[in-house]
Amino acid sequence: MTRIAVIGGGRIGEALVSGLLQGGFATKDLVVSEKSEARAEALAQEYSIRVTGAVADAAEGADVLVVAVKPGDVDAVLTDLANADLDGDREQLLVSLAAGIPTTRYENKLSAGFPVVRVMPNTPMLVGEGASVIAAGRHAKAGHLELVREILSSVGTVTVVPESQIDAVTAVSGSGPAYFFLIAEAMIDAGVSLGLSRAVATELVVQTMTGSAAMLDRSGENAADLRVAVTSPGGTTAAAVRELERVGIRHAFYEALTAARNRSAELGSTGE
Ligand SMILES: NC(=O)C1=CN([C@@H]2O[C@H](COP(=O)(O)OP(=O)(O)OC[C@H]3O[C@@H](n4cnc5c(N)ncnc54)[C@H](OP(=O)(O)O)[C@@H]3O)[C@@H](O)[C@H]2O)C=CC1
Ligand SMILES: O=C(O)[C@@H]1CCC=N1
Repeated sequence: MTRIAVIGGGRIGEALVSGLLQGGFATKDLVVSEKSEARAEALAQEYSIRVTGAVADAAEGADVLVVAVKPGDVDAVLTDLANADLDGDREQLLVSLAAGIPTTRYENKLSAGFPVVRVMPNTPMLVGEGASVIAAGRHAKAGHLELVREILSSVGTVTVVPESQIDAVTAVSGSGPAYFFLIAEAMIDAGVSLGLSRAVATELVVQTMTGSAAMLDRSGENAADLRVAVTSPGGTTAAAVRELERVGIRHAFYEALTAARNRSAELGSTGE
């Protein structure tokens, strides 16, 4: 069985751990390295896995090292890994979840030829509905990509792209859940302002989002056609869409995703 060390047990590290365990991954094959003591204790208790404060301790004996710390903390993790007395006979693979950080940053610090795969996950993997996108670094072979695909497919879909597209992917699916949560929040508040209870507004918004996503996924129709089918001539939807277009909803998304893509590229060059 593949042994995985997750370095950084924050929001995305925990989402991965939780998703993997729900997908049938064995607790004995997972170890987390987490800096914050309180967080480490909480993770160990919640998931019955080994959690250590030391990166080298987690990395020892692992087949896959998953880096799930903030971009600004990646260099410190790399220094710990480079100084660790890792088992040279065992081939290890580094998988980076950090936004913006290119595979070359890792390759330049690790031993020659160390395979690196860059991943942009998203938090719905917590419930097995993640969208993970993977890109191979210079030394990652087809078998390495396949291993990462196999691991991540237990927590959602997996798509392979060239690394040059990962910043754009980050803007779409990495940050994407936040856009949907923001829309949900706004719709719930609007429903409440129209007199619905918060409980009813929430239930309706959640089911409307779930149902719409299922239709988009399964109906074979594109988003524009599905929207047109809801929009009766002179009706309620047309009145609402006119308002959304008036305030520039499409433009807002173009600008928002461009800002996210640019920020990802910036994180890659400055780390902060
Ligand atoms: N959240 C998301 O939706 C997504 C995040 N990502 C990427 O995942 C990475 C993590 O993000 P997120 O989970 O949100 O961040 P968090 O801050 O929630 O988690 C990072 C965790 O790593 C810990 N940490 C920092 N340095 C070390 C170290 N040297 N050894 C062990 N643990 C360490 C932090 O502790 P402390 O707080 O004490 O520093 C923190 O608990 C980022 O690079 C981000 O770009 C990618 C896709 C989606
Ligand atoms: O906001 C961020 O920087 C991270 C990367 C994608 C989602 N969260």
